[in-house]
Amino acid sequence: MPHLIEDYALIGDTQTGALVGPDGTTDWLCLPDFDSSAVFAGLLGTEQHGFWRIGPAHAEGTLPPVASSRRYRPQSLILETEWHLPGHGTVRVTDLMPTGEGAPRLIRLVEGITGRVRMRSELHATVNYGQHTATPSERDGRTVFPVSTGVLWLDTSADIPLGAGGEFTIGEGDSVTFALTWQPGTAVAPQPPDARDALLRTQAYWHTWAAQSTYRGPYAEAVTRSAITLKALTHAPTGAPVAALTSSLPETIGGIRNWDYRYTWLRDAAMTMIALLCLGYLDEARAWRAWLLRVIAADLQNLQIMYGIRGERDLSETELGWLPGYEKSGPVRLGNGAATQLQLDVYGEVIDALYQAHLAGLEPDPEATRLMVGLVTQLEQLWSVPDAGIWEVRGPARHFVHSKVMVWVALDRVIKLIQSGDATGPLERWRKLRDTIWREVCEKGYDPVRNTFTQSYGSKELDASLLLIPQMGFLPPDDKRVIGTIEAIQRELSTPDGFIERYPTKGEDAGVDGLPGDEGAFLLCTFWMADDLAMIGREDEARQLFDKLLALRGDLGLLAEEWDPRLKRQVGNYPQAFSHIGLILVAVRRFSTPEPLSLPAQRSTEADLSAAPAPQ
Ligand SMILES: OC[C@H]1O[C@H](O[C@H]2O[C@H](CO)[C@@H](O)[C@H](O)[C@H]2O)[C@H](O)[C@@H](O)[C@@H]1O
Repeated sequence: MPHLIEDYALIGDTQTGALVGPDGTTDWLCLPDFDSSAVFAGLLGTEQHGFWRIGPAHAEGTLPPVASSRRYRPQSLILETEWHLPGHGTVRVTDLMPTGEGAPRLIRLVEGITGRVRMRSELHATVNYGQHTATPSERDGRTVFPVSTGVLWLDTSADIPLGAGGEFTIGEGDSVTFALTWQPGTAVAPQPPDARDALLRTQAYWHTWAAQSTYRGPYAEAVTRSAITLKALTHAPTGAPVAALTSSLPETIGGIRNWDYRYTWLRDAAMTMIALLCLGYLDEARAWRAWLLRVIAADLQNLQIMYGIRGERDLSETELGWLPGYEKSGPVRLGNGAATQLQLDVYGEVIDALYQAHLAGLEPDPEATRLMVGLVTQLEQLWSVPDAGIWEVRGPARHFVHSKVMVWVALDRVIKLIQSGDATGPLERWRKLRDTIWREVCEKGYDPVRNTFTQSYGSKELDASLLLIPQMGFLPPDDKRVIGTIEAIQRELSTPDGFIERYPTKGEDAGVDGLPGDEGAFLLCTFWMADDLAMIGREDEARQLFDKLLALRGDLGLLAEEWDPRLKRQVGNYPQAFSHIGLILVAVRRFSTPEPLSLPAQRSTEADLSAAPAPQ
């Protein structure tokens, strides 16, 4: 039976990842890549849809025992789950996925710490996200499961029969290993792994990676966990980050807001890179830039807002009717209909991330500069068109204020590059356009009566994306309109427990997003609020809010997309890059010692600001 979302641990190899529950059950694993079919899809249904449990044996009809303690080995993605069983003993299961081995592999190492404990391994692999059971068979003395996208090879040193599972006893000082390896077929049998060696290599990999972080400050442990999570969600073979590990974890339990996040949004990827750059990571930004140049530069006229990790363009949405959904929250969706939307903000996000990479010292690439100039050239025609906005609304297109602000960002960063001699382009024309957009936003996107920017031109609604106005340097934090907007959002979009919703939803009537039902507080938006509060001098409140956000994390420090203030639990896809990006950026910008290496670019000169209409 699936657990609370925040109770799942992530393990991964930067190609795919698994979710492991506190009873030692792996309920989610797509192989060989993040976006491949799930061989364990119990997360979105029941045991019949696939799982692999290793834990203390339990009587038929009872629930498997939940661990007494869990932790990641420090600075790693290696999970240790321990059960202390009075009268029997203590046993530990260490879970990991070695990186860079080509064939994805899940290794589970069982060790007796004290006493003698009866253990059980039970593996139910499935074909096509739990649609059919994969029947095990024997090959060269090993167990294989054909799962249509490939073959799983199960190796173990435990004294159990070949097949899907069995029981064994583990005494103090004993250890047995299990390894599940994916291969494209049975033609070449994988080498049975040396689990101890894999453990040491995997630990060295994560230690070396985590040690490169430049963050110094009071939140080092949380920042490291978030950074490792972002790295784990970045597909090493292609350089493409996915938005989250899962598909269809619901934004409301029982609701229909269930989406597939195993793709590369230009927006989420760009923000991931900015967060990693702030911690000093350049290699990931370089690989992402290469992905971007392969995937979007070749066909700029037909830019999509998201792609598959290998640059796939067709992400048509379908529903998996045989999966009931997490806690019966259907439908379970594959693909994502948002792929064909116009979302103007992605231009700003991509250009800003490339610009931040440039400031952080990533070696110049003339193709990347051409890409930025090409994107801005497109915006000259597109910027005044209504769009679907950052939240990918499925209702009518609008002139979203955040979208226009991000168009301004796109122009602003390229103008700065031209000014510094790092790019060439029609400087005066683009300066004029940047100022035109700036004035239009301040006139049409601002409500002088309420002293707040609004969700879209002429609308009375608010939107948490407006919190980015000072962060992007569109207006300074001490501007009266900025302070008014932050206060209005805090007043009108806060949940009773003080977290921030992204915009008002309308219950069973479709609101701006065109969808029925409500959703939880959006964690990224709440991090933005903490950032803004600090920017306007309310540092104590900012820290309190940041601490409250950290307290929402499960015992392993991971965050989903949203928080349900009524049920007091995390909801939405998990772990979600957005939320971990928010955590890192606030920690680096507001709570790091000494000064962070790179902050978002502010407006270039006082002269720029003097062009702004005076606040009302
Ligand atoms: O809730 C509506 C939309 O939700 C998804 O979009 C959200 O996730 C994206 C990936 O993290 C993010 O870029 C976007 O800003 C979020 O609103 C979903 O993919 C959409 O199809 C859906 O309309």
